[in-house]
Amino acid sequence: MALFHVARYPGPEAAGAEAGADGRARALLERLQCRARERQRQKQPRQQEAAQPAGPAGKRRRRPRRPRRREGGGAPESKRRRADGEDAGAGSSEEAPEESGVGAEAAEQPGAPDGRPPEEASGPPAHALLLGGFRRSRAPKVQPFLPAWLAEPSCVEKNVTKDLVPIEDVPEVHPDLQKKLRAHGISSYFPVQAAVIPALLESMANGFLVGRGGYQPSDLCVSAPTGSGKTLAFVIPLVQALLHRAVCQVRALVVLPTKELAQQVSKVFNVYTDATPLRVALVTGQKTLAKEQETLVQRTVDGFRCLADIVVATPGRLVDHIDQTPGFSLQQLRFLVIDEADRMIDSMHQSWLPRVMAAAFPREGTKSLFSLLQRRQPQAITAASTCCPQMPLQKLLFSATLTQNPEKLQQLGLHQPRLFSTGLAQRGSRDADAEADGESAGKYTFPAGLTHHYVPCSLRSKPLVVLHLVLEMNFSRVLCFTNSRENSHRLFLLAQAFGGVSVAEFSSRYGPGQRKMILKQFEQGKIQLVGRTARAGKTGQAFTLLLKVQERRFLRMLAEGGVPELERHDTPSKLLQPLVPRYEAALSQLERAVKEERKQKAA
Ligand SMILES: Nc1ncnc2c1ncn2[C@@H]1O[C@H](COP(=O)(O)OP(=O)(O)OP(=O)(O)O)[C@@H](O)[C@H]1O
Repeated sequence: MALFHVARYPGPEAAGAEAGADGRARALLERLQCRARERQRQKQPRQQEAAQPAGPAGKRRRRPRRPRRREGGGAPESKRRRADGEDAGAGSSEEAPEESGVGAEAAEQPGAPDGRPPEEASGPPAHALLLGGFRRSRAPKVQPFLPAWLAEPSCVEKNVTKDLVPIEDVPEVHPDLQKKLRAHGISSYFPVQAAVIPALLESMANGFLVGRGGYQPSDLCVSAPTGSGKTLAFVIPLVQALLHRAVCQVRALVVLPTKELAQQVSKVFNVYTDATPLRVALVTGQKTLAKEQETLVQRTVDGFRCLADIVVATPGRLVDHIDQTPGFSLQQLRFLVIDEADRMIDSMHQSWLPRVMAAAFPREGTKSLFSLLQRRQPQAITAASTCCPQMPLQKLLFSATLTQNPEKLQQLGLHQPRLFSTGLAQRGSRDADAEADGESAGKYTFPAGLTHHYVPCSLRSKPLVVLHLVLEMNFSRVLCFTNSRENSHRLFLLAQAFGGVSVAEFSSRYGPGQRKMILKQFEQGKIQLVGRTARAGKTGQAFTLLLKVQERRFLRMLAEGGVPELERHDTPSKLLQPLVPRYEAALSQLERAVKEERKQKAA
């Protein structure tokens, strides 16, 4: 009894009828011609080749044959036929689809590609689906398309010593604030301030409650190097916008990734809100939640009273207050500043932004005291929607390395954003192609006063090179970044054991109070090895220590980021040699210190 019925391609010899073979050959030819025409249409560059008369079949067969996988009966059948000692026709039939793939040659040659009539060129039957005959071709590269606001930013001079604008040349700034700026030694605006402050003030021209012309103002993004004065670029207009507010409500929220940065920004706000009714609260977790709550809200007989106009926060603690501080409301929020925006975008998984946005917009159906200006969820602009003005929520992004990745930026839900950038001007979508993953290629800019070198070294000699740079090059203030808390601790112990350099450790091993003190001592010059360099037009040097295996990748990364070539700084062994005995002794001391610490931890 037959268990299986195998449907096998019988081959031309088994087809029996001559007429059948004829029909199949014609159908095959038609299909070949059709495919050739299609390819000719699709591949423009190959048209020329296709237009040339087909060369002698022998010549074409000299082309190296690529192994080809076929499905269905094609390849296995032809192989089997060859094994059966069938004539050369079998071989040519195998080639037929491949040749047809070349283009119009096959179409022009009314027979098999080797010159024989089609009926001799045995191939799969007409009803068989022909697969293969494809040429491997490079898929055209997808050109990312940058939205116009990203591709064509308002360009700002990155060198803070150039294009300074005297304070009196920006008359929009309130005279009291101008006075305060002068009192703090600021006589001119840095370029980023001269561009951003008037733009922001313009967006509040009708008072801060309503956008210009009743419309929601554009969100603003600023990409400028570290130390270029971005903080004052938002502090001045925000303080000015809130100067004449009647009721204390949280109207400005500044979110930063670390406690130290938040503290620095709140200090600047304190300077410019001094002698005004405005209050600034810092919520970063440096104090207990209860202590922070006391700076945000006060319980009254009929509810809560807001105590802060401006809140400077780290995202985690901010969400804690949204969840746990009764009476803490963001429903009158007018400005949301996202400083160090790139780092903040990277922390988006913490969902702090959706929480802020949810807190800023009242839930459907709720009426507040300020229902006249109650904000509604953004919707399509219609004549009716513009009739009753509502308080806009404007997002302001500041970063030294603003991402160019539209997907990342999309998470921020920006409204008709406008970009101010010190990066390359007028980048088109082509430039974006150079970006490995759509990041900030060509946009990252170092401060003009910064000289950046790279120092090739081995893993073992790395700490020695650091010490050599500090000691031999007479650097008075050095900040050394390591990749972990543990490494910074060991480098600290090693430098201490080595001697000759006043060193401090600055990491999360220490509490906020201790870190503040370390920074103060560093500012005062009491600590040599811990600040950011080349800020506010000052000069500075940066050294990146690279292992051999990191060198190529690092340099390529910089090139992709549009950073000009770095200078290589070699440390010849004859310079390091005299330090080696001291270094070996310090290493032994480090080993002992680490063992001792481990023992203490285990006890
Ligand atoms: N117009 C100005 N004239 C003189 N000094 C200024 C001016 N604007 C800012 N500064 C000073 O420049 C320094 C750097 O400014 P700021 O901290 O605002 O830079 P930044 O761009 O925010 O840097 P980062 O991205 O590192 O936070 C500060 O010490 C600040 O006081």
